Amino acid sequence: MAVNFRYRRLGYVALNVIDVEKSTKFATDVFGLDCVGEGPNGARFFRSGTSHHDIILTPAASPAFVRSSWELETEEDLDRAFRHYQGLGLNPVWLGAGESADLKLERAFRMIEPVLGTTWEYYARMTYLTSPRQNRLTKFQGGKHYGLVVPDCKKMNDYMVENMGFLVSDYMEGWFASLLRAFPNPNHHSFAPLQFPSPKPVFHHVAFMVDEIDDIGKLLNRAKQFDVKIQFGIGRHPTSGSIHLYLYDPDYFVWEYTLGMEQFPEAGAREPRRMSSLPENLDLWQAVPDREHFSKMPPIIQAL
Ligand SMILES: CC(C)c1ccc(C(=O)O)c(O)c1O
Ligand SMILES: [Fe+2]
Repeated sequence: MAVNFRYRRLGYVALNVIDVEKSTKFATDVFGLDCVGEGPNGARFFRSGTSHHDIILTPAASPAFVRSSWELETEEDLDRAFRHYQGLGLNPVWLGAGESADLKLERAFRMIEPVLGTTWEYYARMTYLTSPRQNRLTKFQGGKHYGLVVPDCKKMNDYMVENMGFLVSDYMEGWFASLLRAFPNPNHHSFAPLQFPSPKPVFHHVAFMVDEIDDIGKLLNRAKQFDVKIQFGIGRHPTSGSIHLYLYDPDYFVWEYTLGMEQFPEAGAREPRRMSSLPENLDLWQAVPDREHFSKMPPIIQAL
C-alpha cells in the first residue's frame, strides 16, 4: 500500500538492561551521551543533541530490544501514518496522555509490524532542549540507525519497502543484509535487517553519527581505558562509505560510531547496489567483526 507520510529520523531506541548503573556509565563515560533524567520503572533517558532523548535504558531481569520510535515531519504526517497502518489492518494504538508526557512526546502511536512482531512507535514532536549538553566527549551529528538479526531479511525488507516507507540503498547478494533509508531522510540507512546465522532474532547494533575522525579515535582510546570490548573496527563500510567503530556494552548490546555516511537526495537518487558478500569485500580496511560473542547479543521482544 502506497505510503503517504514522511520520516524525519529515527527518534529513539528503547532497550531493557540488567544493571542500569553500569549501562549508564557506558552510555555517558564511554559513548559520550548525556543522561537527562529518569522516567517510569527506573527508565533513564539519554541524549546526543537537542531532542530530549535518543535512547531509553530500563532496568529489567534480562536485556532485550523493546522498540524503536520514529519521528515524522509533521503532525499531519502522524495522522496519515496512523490511518495508513489502520488500512493495513495493523491496529495502531495512540499512547495515552500520561505515557506520551512521560516520553516527552506531543502525541504518539504504536503498532506491531507483522513480519517479526517488533514494536514501532511514531510521533512528530519531541521536547526540544536548549540547555547545552554537559558531556564534552563527542560531537554527535544527529543521525542514527539500528540493525536487527532477523530470520528472513528479504521478507522484512520487502514488507518495509512496500508498506512502511523505506527505500533500499544497498543490499548484500543473497539478501543476507539490506540497508534501508527512511524516506526522505537522506542518510544511507536508518534501519538494517540482517540475516546472520542465529538461533533467534537478536538486536545487532545501534549507531550514532559523529562529526569528525577525532571522535572515533578518542572512542577507541576510551574503550581501552574502560576495558570495553570492541565488536568491529576501526574500519570503513563499502556500503555507506562510513568509518566505523562498534563496542559491546555491559549487556552485549553493540553501539556504533559512524562517520561520513553517504547522503541521498530526495529526487534522482542512485539505484540500490547488489554488494558482494565475500569476506574480502565486507570492509574497505579489512576490519573483521568479532563473532565469538555473537550468541550473547540480546533478544528482541516480539509481540506476535
Ligand atoms: C555490519 C553491519 C551489518 C553494517 C554494514 C554496513 C553498514 C554501513 O554501510 O554503514 C553499517 O552501518 C552496518 O552496521
Ligand atoms: Fe551500522
